[in-house]
Amino acid sequence: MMSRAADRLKVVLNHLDGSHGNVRASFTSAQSVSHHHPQSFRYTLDTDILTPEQRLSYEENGFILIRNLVSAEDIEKFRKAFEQICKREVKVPGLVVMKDVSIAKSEFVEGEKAVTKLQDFQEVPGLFRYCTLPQILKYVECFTGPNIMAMHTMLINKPPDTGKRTSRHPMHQDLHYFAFRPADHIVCAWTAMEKVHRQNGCLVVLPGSHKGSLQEHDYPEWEGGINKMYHGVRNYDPNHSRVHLEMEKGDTVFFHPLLIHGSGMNQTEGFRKAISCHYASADCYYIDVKGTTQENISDEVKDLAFRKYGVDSLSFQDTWALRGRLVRGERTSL
Ligand SMILES: CCCCCCCCCCCCCCCCC(=O)SCCNC(=O)CCNC(=O)[C@H](O)C(C)(C)COP(=O)(O)OP(=O)(O)OC[C@H]1O[C@@H](n2cnc3c(N)ncnc32)[C@H](O)[C@@H]1OP(=O)(O)O
Ligand SMILES: Nc1ncnc2c1ncn2[C@@H]1O[C@H](COP(=O)(O)OP(=O)(O)OP(=O)(O)O)[C@@H](O)[C@H]1O
Ligand SMILES: O=C(O)CCC(=O)C(=O)O
Ligand SMILES: [Fe+2]
Ligand SMILES: [Mg+2]
Repeated sequence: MMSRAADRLKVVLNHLDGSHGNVRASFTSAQSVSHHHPQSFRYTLDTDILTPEQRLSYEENGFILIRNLVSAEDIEKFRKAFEQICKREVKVPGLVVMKDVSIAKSEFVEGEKAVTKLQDFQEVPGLFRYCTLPQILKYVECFTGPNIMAMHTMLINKPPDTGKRTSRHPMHQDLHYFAFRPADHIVCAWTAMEKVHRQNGCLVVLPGSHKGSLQEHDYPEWEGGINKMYHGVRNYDPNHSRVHLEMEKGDTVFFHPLLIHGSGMNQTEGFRKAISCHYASADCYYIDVKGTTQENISDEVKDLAFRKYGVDSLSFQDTWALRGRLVRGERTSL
């Protein structure tokens, strides 16, 4: 059952914008998730969308890159919506606005240059439209099946590094942040909003790492500081072979939540932008992370929810159930 605190938060959110009617808790068991894909493929479903090569590539590497999937016109609209939010022309319930730690701690910067990341833009129509684009969902369905929830949304505006190297994102597995399973029915779509390359801090991935298990994550011991909640895999070996995903505007990478990835520092003068959404099958189920390696992030998220909404004892699962939005099919479980 969802806690009373969560019910209170639901009331608060309803009051704020009147659109949070379909929050529900569900803790269904693993059996409710169907596994009707052929035995030989573990990570992809049998659809006519992926070519056999793409399918094998995702199975082997844990990601596929689709070129030119989102139009320049759409990206321009997302950019405008982002600017409006940074200028505070619109107030958004639930939105998390993050600044780079070394920028927040030094100069007084305003507007777009102060914002490193927006999270939870599910109530911003001009941004959330990204998560509903049919050409994105077409691919997402190959991993999640027909009932699709948008669980986590981000617009990343990686700032020029201040010299403290805090613009880096440590190597991590996104599953560390998630209170739902199974992992194989979760996928991230990440779209470059401009050319991204090694110089401005493109994504860096460890191909095949999605075949491993969820690792222990913690703050890396970086001299110049580390952003709040930027946990990295513990004992990361910086000599491990990696792939830099250089992408053009509109190119989109779909990747598994166990794929180890991060991004390097931005050594240019520009703010490197990308927009992303984590999707899960609505048939997934919530898990209790107590006593697991995820307890550290769970505590941080609950603490943030408390400071943001003043609601105590909201569970980690509740924070996900409240933010998730159905984008296709039926909201069966999550
Ligand atoms: C319904 C529930 C909602 C819950 C929301 C949950 C959000 C995210 C979780 C899930 C992520 C899943 C997906 C995987 C993706 C991987 C990630 O990206 S992890 C997430 C990245 N991190 C965050 O988004 C952190 C969330 N942001 C914050 O908590 C706040 O922005 C803040 C860091 C607390 C700062 O906010 P605010 O208090 O408004 O800022 P200031 O007033 O400017 O500064 C106050 C204080 O905090 C220091 N500070 C500012 N920015 C940072 C920073 N980036 N890192 C560390 N510290 C920071 C600042 O210097 C001030 O400190 P001082 O000592 O008081 O001077
Ligand atoms: N100790 C560490 N723990 C976790 N992740 C790390 C660690 N050191 C580096 N990384 C991550 O590894 C990835 C690559 O880092 P790096 O800063 O070297 O960027 P790069 O793209 O390789 O740039 P360069 O061209 O300078 O080598 C980034 O995601 C970075 O945050
Ligand atoms: O640097 C980026 O754009 C992506 C960072 C990332 O992997 C994340 O936020 O989970
Ligand atoms: Fe990530
Ligand atoms: Mg390097």
